[in-house]
Amino acid sequence: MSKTPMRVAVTGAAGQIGYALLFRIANGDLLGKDQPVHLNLLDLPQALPAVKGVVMELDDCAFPLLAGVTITDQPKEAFKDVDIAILVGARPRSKGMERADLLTANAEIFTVQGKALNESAKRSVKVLVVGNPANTNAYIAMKSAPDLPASAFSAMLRLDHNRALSMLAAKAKVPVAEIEKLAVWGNHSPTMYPDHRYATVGGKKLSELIGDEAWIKDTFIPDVAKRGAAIIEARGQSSAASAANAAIDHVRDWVLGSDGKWVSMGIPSDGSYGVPEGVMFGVPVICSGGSYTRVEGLSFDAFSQEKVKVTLDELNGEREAIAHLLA
Ligand SMILES: NC(=O)c1ccc[n+]([C@@H]2O[C@H](COP(=O)([O-])OP(=O)(O)OC[C@H]3O[C@@H](n4cnc5c(N)ncnc54)[C@H](O)[C@@H]3O)[C@@H](O)[C@H]2O)c1
Ligand SMILES: O=C(O)C[C@H](O)C(=O)O
Repeated sequence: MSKTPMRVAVTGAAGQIGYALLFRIANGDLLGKDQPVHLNLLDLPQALPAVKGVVMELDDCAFPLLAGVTITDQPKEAFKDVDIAILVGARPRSKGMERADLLTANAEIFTVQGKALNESAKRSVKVLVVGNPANTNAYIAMKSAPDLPASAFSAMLRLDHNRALSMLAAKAKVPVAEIEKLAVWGNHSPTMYPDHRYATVGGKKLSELIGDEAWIKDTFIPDVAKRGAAIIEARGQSSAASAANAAIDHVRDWVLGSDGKWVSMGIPSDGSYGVPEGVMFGVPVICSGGSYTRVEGLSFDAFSQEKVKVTLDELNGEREAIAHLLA
């Protein structure tokens, strides 16, 4: 007998990440090849004709796992009884736009959506915020949903994690899949800290395989940090297929487990690593049985301590900038 469909809400369904994401969810990449899904698609009223066009294409794929689709411009309807909510819809950064402008433009969206999740989502919902500034948007949604557990809310650092994996694998000339114990700390922004210090390949230290600490500091860390901007510069639009792929990786591992591997998620801090409780901070986690466990007990040298401080300072600044909106 086939399983009961799980409900997955995707906001910003008419956008470019939505277009790269929905077909993969309907194909079973998110929740498994035996798990039917019902998609709840939210976008702004003016974008609903485009969402309908995307749904025509979903229909034309005849996905066996796609049990149904709901299209709406009402957050409460979009989040009704959902198991998963992937919050993509936001104003994307265009060439030259500052993150501070993004903060204000997006804060209101995530207050409304947090409240709607609080009212209508399943109590076991898992929420991933992709729309930028992702960490602070996730923080706002979490604070706007007091009846849901804080651990239901997360922000996407997985694209940074995947970018870092790919660059390290190329440098060390090893397959991506063989790298373990990579961490990305902090904010999904150029201040994030991709941390290779604990990474291993087949039990050997990756830093010894690479043997080039100057490359790590002068090339790897800045290149991961600036990758989003480099893609905007090259494409004239922010990353879409790789962002959708990272969203799939994040939620799939959260629901189905990461197989003992470290993955990076933005999650509300429990106060460890000197990050104040509640701050939505990228940390390494291991996922199993439908929940995540923070990797604990890692130590920091002076360089890595400073990197974590810079990204935390930025997040604290973002929190202060939107504090009045949560009052
Ligand atoms: N966290 C990450 O790693 C990461 C990576 C890439 C992009 N992003 C961010 O993802 C977001 C979406 O990017 P995109 O390229 O798909 O943008 P896009 O402009 O192509 O699509 C955004 C969609 O969201 C919709 N939207 C806007 N406000 C909405 C609201 N209040 N409710 C529902 N829908 C709404 C728009 O109508 C549009 O259809 C941007 O904020 C972008 O910066 C994050
Ligand atoms: O949309 C952006 O600002 C860039 C995006 O977050 C990315 O990392 O590709």
